[in-house]
Amino acid sequence: MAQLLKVHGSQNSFFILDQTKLQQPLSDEELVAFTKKITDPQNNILDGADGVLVVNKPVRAGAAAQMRIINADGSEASMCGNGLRTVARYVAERDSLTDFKVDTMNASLHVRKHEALAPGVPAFAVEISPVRFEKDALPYNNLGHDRLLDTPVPELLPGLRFSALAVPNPHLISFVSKEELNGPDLGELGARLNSDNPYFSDGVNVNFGHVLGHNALFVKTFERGVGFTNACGTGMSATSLAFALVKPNMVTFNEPISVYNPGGMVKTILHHNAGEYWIELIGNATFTHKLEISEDDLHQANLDITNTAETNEQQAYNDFVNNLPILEL
Ligand SMILES: N[C@@H](CCC[C@H](N)C(=O)O)C(=O)O
Repeated sequence: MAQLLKVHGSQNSFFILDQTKLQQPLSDEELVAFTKKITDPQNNILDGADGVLVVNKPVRAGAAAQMRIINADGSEASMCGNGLRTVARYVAERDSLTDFKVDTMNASLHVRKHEALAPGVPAFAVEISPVRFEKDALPYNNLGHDRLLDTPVPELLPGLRFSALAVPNPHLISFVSKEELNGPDLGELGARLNSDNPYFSDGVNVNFGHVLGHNALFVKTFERGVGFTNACGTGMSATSLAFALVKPNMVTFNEPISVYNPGGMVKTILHHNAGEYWIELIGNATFTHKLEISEDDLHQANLDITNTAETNEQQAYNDFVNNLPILEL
């Protein structure tokens, strides 16, 4: 029997599949078919998920594991911040580690166990890097600028200003009013830029940030390959850095920024060393269920789950969220 874990970071939810425990790892085609099926809420496996996090043996010297992230639509992303926290916890518990590196598509990233966010809410801190601003790093085209940093881009939406960052998955960011945050534009723009369009050939994660105060933000994200999500870790990290660059008087580097999101709250810390930016993302790594499935069924994307056990961690997470300040949004 193979084991799956249902997990979340700020209620951005995933299934973790540790391929090192399988007799035969899934092929890429099998991973895509399995991901599309298990994440689809219509298939009734714990309301689906935003993606599958695949744990493999490390591919670079010095790392403890490799993480791949397959989005719900079967596309593969180069990074996943909320997912990396949960994979960090999984590998930490599997291998008795507290501070180590995990390989992702473009980089080995430092992860470490962090003090709990609240009683019963385990937390991890993960490195988000490398950060790039050039249009080829996202990529985008036909927008008339080599970089977007608080730039009016009427081709995208008249009246808003945009920043674009790859961390290294691509993010488009706009700082908006409460009305704009709650209006239809985020969904419409996200859907437009993640279907055939002349600007973002690989799609893009779209984030609306709303400034709450000094080192405090609310971020809502329309995710590439997913749609609206409760939270996007790389999105909150990219939006935190854009916040500092666009509104420098509102942000202090090397100090925690509180980033609220529809699924809870994380902290980010911005760093700038030797000309490079990197971001630390700190937040919950919650395991809600353990599931069992046969290896044959995994390979055939047949969702015959033989056992599902709750971990009882979700109540502590709900208590943490219920104790957050009430935001008038
Ligand atoms: N939710 C993730 C990002 C997942 C990948 C994204 N959908 C993409 O395609 O880039 C996070 O927490 O960072």
